[in-house]
Amino acid sequence: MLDAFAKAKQAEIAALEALAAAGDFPAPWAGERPSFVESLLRRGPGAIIAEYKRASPSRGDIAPELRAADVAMAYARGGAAAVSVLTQEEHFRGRLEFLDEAAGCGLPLLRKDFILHPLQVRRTAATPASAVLLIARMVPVERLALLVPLCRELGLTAVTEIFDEADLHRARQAGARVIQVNNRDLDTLAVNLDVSRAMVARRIPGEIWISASGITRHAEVAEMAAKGYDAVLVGTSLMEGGDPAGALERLRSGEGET
Ligand SMILES: O=P(O)(O)OC[C@@H](O)[C@@H](O)c1c[nH]c2ccccc12
Repeated sequence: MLDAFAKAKQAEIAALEALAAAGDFPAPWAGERPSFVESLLRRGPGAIIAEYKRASPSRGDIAPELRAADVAMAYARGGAAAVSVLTQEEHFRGRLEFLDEAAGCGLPLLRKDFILHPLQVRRTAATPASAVLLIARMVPVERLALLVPLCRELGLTAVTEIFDEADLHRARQAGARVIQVNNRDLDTLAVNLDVSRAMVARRIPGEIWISASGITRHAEVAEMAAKGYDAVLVGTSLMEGGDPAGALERLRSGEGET
């Protein structure tokens, strides 16, 4: 799967290179970016990063008809700490423009895509996103060590995704401070919350830790908070019923869960 994701990015990177060569690269976004980390910390453990995800490789269509602006507003009203926006087109039916559409909600936005090249980080800086996902196992550590500081330089929070100890080691070598543990193995797409349960023992002070994928119930949010995660990231279970506001409320309170 990871190879397929990386391949799907080659045309995009080539197009960004052409823009840069022609001097037509989009300028950095001039508006204010709300702080991603501060927003998580303000909500305390149990903070929820709610994801706008219309489709996925493991599920196919989830909610292709829901609009980014509406969902982001529903998440903001429902008490999310931040909104994650899938921008990858081929496998997730995402679009970069969804970041612009979601920005009106006022929460910090996380761009979820497969970032391999510095120009993709620069392109992200031309959107209202506050943070951008980097996946430790998708890029060589030397490249990761270039992307993490570049994010910082451009005013973006790098959220570095790991799956195991080796990924964590590489993330730290690259200077990552915000660590997202993915419960879904991106090669097999299998989900297991034990990944988060085991990895959090490796957390060190000063880092921000997020548990992502496969979270569907209030008890799981509470468990991850108690185990030491600053936030959880939830997509499918908020989107799939077509009522993201109600789903977020149930996830936060536990009331009405079946
Ligand atoms: O829909 P879920 O199971 O709640 O998972 C959300 C999120 O963790 C997932 O979308 C994700 C985590 N890391 C990624 C990397 C790329 C694309 C997607 C992801």
